[in-house]
Amino acid sequence: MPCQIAEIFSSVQGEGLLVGCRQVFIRLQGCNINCSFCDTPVNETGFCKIEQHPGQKDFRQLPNPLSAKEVADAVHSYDLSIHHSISLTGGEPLLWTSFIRELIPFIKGTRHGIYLETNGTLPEALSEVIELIDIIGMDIKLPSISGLIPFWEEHRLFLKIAGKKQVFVKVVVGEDTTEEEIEQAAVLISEYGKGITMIIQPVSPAASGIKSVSPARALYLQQLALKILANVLIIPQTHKIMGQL
Ligand SMILES: C[S@@+](CC[C@H](N)C(=O)[O-])C[C@H]1O[C@@H](n2cnc3c(N)ncnc32)[C@H](O)[C@@H]1O
Ligand SMILES: Nc1nc2[nH]cc(C(=O)O)c2c(=O)[nH]1
Ligand code: SF4
Ligand SMILES: [Mg+2]
Repeated sequence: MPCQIAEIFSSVQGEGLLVGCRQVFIRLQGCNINCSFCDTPVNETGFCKIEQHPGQKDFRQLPNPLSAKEVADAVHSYDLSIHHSISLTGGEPLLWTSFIRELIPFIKGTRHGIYLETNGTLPEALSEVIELIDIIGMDIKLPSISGLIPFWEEHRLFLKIAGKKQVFVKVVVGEDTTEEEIEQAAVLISEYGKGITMIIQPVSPAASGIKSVSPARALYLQQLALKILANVLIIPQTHKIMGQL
């Protein structure tokens, strides 16, 4: 099954527990939800952008959709031996489980395998690919900042499956994130293990009307979560500071 791919590039992971690790990013197109803070516009060109030289933004283009073989060839155009892992991101990569099942066996030679970047709302889809994934960074989406309904039950089921692999949880926060929300997220995580790391990710200004979180508020939210979990880190998106993809 071919897949709509927005872009493929080699960069440094700018978020979460793998921050600083070199990765090849495969950005699958489309999402099942619509977070108000989302920084990833849909690629409407009909072409997948593939960066030819890391950091140079010298894209070549391939017409969408791409076959698993075409994506694997693009990924292997980078020296995978220096890459920590392959990041499957989006959009929501779990909308494309048949494609992922086809693609992963083609990809050889990273140090730590396949990293899945996901909104954590599609547990059944996760169960279709879990055996092919090595590390999972899942979001818990908080209504005050996503502008959406909560997904507590979906996140709970998702974490139960994700827990079979290495997993950490990212929670994007803004100035209006409530005490109750951060505590509910921390309790949900603690049900699967007090040692699972929660990353508090301050929202980066993307859409208009998004207020960034003040240092005092971020520290207070971390303090609340640390009463429930052993590992709670505040890590802002670092790739944006460097102007990297
Ligand atoms: C673009 S999403 C793609 C993967 C998946 N759909 C998800 O939401 O996890 C990748 C990560 O970027 C985060 N993100 C998106 N927009 C952001 C913003 N304006 N500030 C901080 N993080 C943001 C998401 O919360 C998610 O952790
Ligand atoms: N450098 C870099 N790090 C990232 N971490 C998560 C990203 C994403 O959009 O999924 C992302 C991204 O787009 N670029
Ligand atoms: S789930 Fe991820 S890709 Fe989808 S809208 Fe939210 S942040 Fe953007
Ligand atoms: Mg991004």
